[in-house]
Amino acid sequence: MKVALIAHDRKKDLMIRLCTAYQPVLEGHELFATGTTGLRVSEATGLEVHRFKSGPLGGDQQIGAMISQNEMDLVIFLRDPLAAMPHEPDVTALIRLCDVYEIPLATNIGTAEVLLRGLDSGYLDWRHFYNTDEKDELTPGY
Ligand SMILES: O=C(CO)COP(=O)(O)O
Repeated sequence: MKVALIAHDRKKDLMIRLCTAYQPVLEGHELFATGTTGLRVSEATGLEVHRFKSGPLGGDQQIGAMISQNEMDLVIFLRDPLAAMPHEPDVTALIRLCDVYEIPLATNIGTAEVLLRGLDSGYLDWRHFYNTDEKDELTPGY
């Protein structure tokens, strides 16, 4: 499965703790991240992470593009609800695309743990249904 990891600045330490705790689960999957989050996670855990641009420079949009191409299966986005972001429209757009394409999305640590445990237990295996050659003809949810 392809898993996106994104954390706003005040949530990055939490993301590292999450990735450290769930490293055995994450190791079995393809990891993607916005620039700084990916750097912090890979430095702290040694996990291999494909890094996009930093969020404010378009990283959220790059991950959104993957979602729209049916190339992302799970998004963990530890967003900061108490800080204004210059790229708030990108944040909103990414969350919206998860809903458009019905991609499991965690925006806080509580949900993130549930989803990672679910991933480990095979609860997201239904995603394989969408990962077919006919994916371009599928418009999930509509
Ligand atoms: O701003 C972000 C998501 O909106 C995260 O970007 P970084 O991981 O580059 O800090």
